Amino acid sequence: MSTVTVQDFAKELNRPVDELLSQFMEAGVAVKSAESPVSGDDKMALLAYLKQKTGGVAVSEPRRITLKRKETSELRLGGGRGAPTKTVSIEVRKKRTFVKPEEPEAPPPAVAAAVPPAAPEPAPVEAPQPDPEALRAAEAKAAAEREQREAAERAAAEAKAEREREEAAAAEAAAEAQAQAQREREAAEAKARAAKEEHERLLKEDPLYREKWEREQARQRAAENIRRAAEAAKQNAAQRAQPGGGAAAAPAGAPRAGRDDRVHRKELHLSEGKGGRREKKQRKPSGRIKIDNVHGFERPVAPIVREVDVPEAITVGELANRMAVKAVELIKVMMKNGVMATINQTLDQDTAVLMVEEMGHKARAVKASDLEDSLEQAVTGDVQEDGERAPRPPVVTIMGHVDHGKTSLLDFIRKTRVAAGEAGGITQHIGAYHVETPKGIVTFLDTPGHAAFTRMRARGAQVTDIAVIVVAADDGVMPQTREAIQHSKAAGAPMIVAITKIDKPDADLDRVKNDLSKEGIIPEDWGGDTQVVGVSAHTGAGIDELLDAILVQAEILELTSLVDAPARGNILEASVEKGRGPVATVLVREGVLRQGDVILSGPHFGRVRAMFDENGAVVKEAGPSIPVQILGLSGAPDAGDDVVVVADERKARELASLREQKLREQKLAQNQAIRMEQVFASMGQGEQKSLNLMVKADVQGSAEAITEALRKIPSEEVKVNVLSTAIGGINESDIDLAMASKAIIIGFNVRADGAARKRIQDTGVDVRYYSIIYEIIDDVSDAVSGLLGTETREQIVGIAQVRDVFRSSAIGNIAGCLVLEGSVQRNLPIRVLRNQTVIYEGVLESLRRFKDDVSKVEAGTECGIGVKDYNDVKAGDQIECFQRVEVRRTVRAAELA
Ligand SMILES: Nc1nc2c(ncn2[C@@H]2O[C@H](COP(=O)(O)OP(=O)(O)OP(=O)(O)O)[C@@H](O)[C@H]2O)c(=O)[nH]1
Repeated sequence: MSTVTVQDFAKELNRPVDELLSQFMEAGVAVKSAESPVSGDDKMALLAYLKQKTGGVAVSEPRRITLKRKETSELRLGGGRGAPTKTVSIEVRKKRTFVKPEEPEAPPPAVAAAVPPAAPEPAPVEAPQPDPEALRAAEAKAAAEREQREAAERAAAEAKAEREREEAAAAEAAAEAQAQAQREREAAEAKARAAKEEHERLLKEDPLYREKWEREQARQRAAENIRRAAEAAKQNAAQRAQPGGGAAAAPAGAPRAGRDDRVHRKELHLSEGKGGRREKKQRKPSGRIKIDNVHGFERPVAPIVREVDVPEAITVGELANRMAVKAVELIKVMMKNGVMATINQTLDQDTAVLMVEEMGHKARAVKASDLEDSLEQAVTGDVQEDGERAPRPPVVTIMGHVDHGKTSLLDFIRKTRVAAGEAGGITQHIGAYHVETPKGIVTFLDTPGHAAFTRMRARGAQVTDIAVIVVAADDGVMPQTREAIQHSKAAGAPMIVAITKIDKPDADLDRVKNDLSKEGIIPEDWGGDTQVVGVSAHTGAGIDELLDAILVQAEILELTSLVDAPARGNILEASVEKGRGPVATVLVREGVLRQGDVILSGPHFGRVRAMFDENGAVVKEAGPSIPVQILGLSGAPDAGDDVVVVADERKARELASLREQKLREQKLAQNQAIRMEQVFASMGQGEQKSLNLMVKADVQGSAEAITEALRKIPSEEVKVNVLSTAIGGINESDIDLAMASKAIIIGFNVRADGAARKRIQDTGVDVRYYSIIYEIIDDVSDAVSGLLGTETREQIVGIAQVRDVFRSSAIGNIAGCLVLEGSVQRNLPIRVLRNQTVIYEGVLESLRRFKDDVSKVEAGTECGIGVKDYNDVKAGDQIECFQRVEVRRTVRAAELA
């Protein structure tokens, strides 16, 4: 602290030094000269003296310091349970006044100024008199200061009051907001409570809701498990990625190489550095689900005994699967028991049961039909037998000997030309048509007459109400007429006989009637109970009488069906078409089949996506006795299979897969049997040779008919094995299979695709194409009986691809084609193929290059082709040009394909 002298102090007070010196002296302070130091006590002593002298004038107030501060803050209210968040801004103004305490040692200049100036130094002995003028000035000054102070105090008080008001208002707003948030929270809680109660009620009362909820829970659990597993896997992978095998191996404090790697590497599913962030996150305790890296599996303490369902045939792999053991374990146990088998080998039920028991589980021998029956009961069990019934049209099957005029008869009735479109003029598979005659609706099943179709005909008879047996007036009762009679008798279907071709000069009705009576069919006019009508498809004679006879018979039968019941019916035929998928022809028996119905047929099920009538027109529903083509099944069922509309899609799917499994097992057992037979054949009866065949056909019905006929071929020297029967074009894997099993492929109305054709060339597999079934049977019969000589065979000369079709009203449609292979020749017959399937056979009407008629077009060249009497060629079709050649007969026929 610097020393204050008298001189300094006088300067400060703006007083003469001498005067101040004398006043000090009067006050009893010992100061000698102007340079003498003045302490705080000295100053106080002087002040006290002066006060005393002037009658006590107040010293000035201590100094005040007022600090003002304004703070703005935000208060968030509400939120939670869906309530909106509110933000209230709060401004707090603070004002503080500091009062400086009296400072004894250094009175401020104001104080000094307030001190009345000392009188001019009097005589040293006399006490100095205060200066009245200075006193007045000091008083005035003091008064002014008082006023000023009071004004400041008032202002401060007002500011304080204002601040308090503001604070009160803010507090009020905050309280209101809080109350509002509380109200909203309560409302949300009440709502949540109500929802919870409703949920619990539904869980108890509504099984559907419960099932859905449980499914959702299970789904969430599964998703969570997957997420955890993925997380754990990622962590493990990250740990493995570190050199030294894991985090523990890294030196403490050193940067971890693995982690660095993870940060810098480019991963598809993690952005750079994300791994680092994730680590941090995991270290931070959070309210989220914690992932403890410990799996919940507990080692079983006792062996688990399972109940294993053992079907009639089961593969080793499947059996192991059902016992939840590895196949090798089962194979080991089997070897110990002296059974040698591979994983794909089929075990019979007894062996399988033994093995299950050997492995400590319980075996339950089940017939596949048991489970199927119970499911079937659940899916289709509630078949209504009683309910409102309404009359339905009769389903009529026309049967008879080949070429006795079945198709021509139907043709006449339908007034269309079906026979003209058929290869070889023979009906190839069940066609179904409903015909609206003036006398009522009749549904005809046009079954083929050839013996090879016996099985299909039998199926036709099963769904048939009335059988019309066709006998040609000029030919009489023939072998297949007798078969037809037997089938309709077996099916219990009443018969009507139509004697066709009565317009022919050599027609002899009496001879036919005589033949019929020998078969136990006595015509009405001969005193029997069978209606016999003479008809001509050429003149139309007797057709009306035939329809009358059918409708009279239908009336007698009182054919009815349930009106309001889930639809049921039968598959008439089914195939898989490119672009359309499985296509099935269904004859509805009961109820109404509608688009969108879920149906089950054999091992297939699905929703009816689209329905078409026999003319290809879209229909939305089909009633009893009406045939329709449907799309939407999961596969092509077998002809004759039941079709039912089901309500429970899940159970239907289950039943379908069960049936499929059963079929697979049957096939498995069958394949093994064939192989076994072959082994026996080659070992035991060294002399017997076998002819292996694979059949591929356009529709299921034909495929089955061919197989059936082939299996019946009698032979002493060579055994005919049909290794497989399938529908659809011939593909590469068919060729491979034929190659492996040394088989000949029979293609009926189907062709090999491009890749398969190349494979045929490479392997030399014998592929034979047919479009008439009896030719197959004749060929194979001749081959197995070792008949040599020559035979007429077809040879494909060229294939052209249709690129575009040009419509012309004058000359019909012209197909713009590119010749792909060989050549197309004007004078040779052709076939039109769609999706490797023959859709038309005929001859060329025209063959042109630009505007010129040509006789031959070679591969790689474009041409215009007009097909005679056929206008339905489409872009993408193939036109196959072929010729018939005489070849020498051999067991393995010459390569022609
Ligand atoms: N004159 C005469 N010929 C007939 C009559 N009905 C059929 N035909 C002829 O008999 C032949 C065979 O007729 P289809 O109708 O194809 O015989 P289908 O019984 O259907 O023959 P598949 O389909 O092979 O079983 C054809 O040439 C017909 O023109 C008829 O009433 N009168």
